Amino acid sequence: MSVLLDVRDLAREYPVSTAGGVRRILHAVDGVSFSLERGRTLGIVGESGCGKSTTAKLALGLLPATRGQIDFEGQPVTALRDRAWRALRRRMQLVHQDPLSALDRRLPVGQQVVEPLVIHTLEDSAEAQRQKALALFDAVGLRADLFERYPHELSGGQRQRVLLARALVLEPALLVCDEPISALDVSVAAQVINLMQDLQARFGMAYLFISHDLKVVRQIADEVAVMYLGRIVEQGPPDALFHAPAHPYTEALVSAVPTPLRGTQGRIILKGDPPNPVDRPSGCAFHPRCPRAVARCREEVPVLRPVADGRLAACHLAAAAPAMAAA
Ligand SMILES: Nc1ncnc2c1ncn2[C@@H]1O[C@H](COP(=O)(O)OP(=O)(O)OP(=O)(O)O)[C@@H](O)[C@H]1O
Repeated sequence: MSVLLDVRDLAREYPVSTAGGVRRILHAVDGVSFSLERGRTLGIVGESGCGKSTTAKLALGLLPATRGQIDFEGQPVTALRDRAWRALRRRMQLVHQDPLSALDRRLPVGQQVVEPLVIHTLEDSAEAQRQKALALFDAVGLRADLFERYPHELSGGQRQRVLLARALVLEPALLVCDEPISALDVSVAAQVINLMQDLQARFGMAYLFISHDLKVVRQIADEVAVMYLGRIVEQGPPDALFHAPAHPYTEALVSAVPTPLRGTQGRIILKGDPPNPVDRPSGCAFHPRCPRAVARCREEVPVLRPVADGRLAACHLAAAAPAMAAA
């Protein structure tokens, strides 16, 4: 397996003014590292505001980073709009959460799938471009007669399929999917997830799949990163993370997913809302809401380190991986 996307110590800050007019720094993303192999899926989960979308935009070079390094197919990703960036961007595509706003209301949807081929001057003739777009329509399960329709004439699920076709027409190696099903109702969302899994098996692209829904991420991801206040607090295979969360924040997220056996019982209700990233709590940023916090958690920032079952966790209380414990 080769690494497709390699992200090291990524950070994005925003200068903000507080109510009193004081200039402060908001750490939207603060030291995030991960790598994604070809054809695999990394899920990023966490509450609203934890930095998921910012991470996605940084990874695509849509936003300049304050710090850190991103390599895609061995090339550094920068936010410079130069020729190299355009070539890279062809291979990494974004799928939006809101298909209606991502699509142009005045253009037939088929034309919008052809458009990237025109922009990137791919395929020789207009007919070849049209045939390629039609083939993608078929691949995402859209009837050819929808090609000439306008976005508002399609259902939400069909529009999301159009977005997938538009992203795939350029044969990307990576699809960054930012809450791709959050605007869909449950049964349509399940169909889109199944479709995404089929498309990955067929075309072999990797997914960076961003969602606040741990259940969906568990279904689609090979690896899950849990973010809290701009940092990854736990990362590992979804089953291990679900069955024995190493970080109390992951434990709370997992407990909120209803299961057939216990329904919604046993849910851990966290105290308060996530803190403001302008006022990051001392030590472990999760400590004010953590049911297990001890004095050390208020003072010392926990580093992301190996724990059991091939996972990484940033918690002082998580037991070290056996090999580490023996060392
Ligand atoms: N342009 C900006 N200026 C100032 N702060 C910003 C800006 N963009 C994002 N932020 C802040 O950065 C933090 C991370 O935002 P981000 O959108 O990445 O989170 P998220 O996890 O994707 O949330 P959501 O699920 O609600 O989209 C938030 O506190 C947000 O308010």
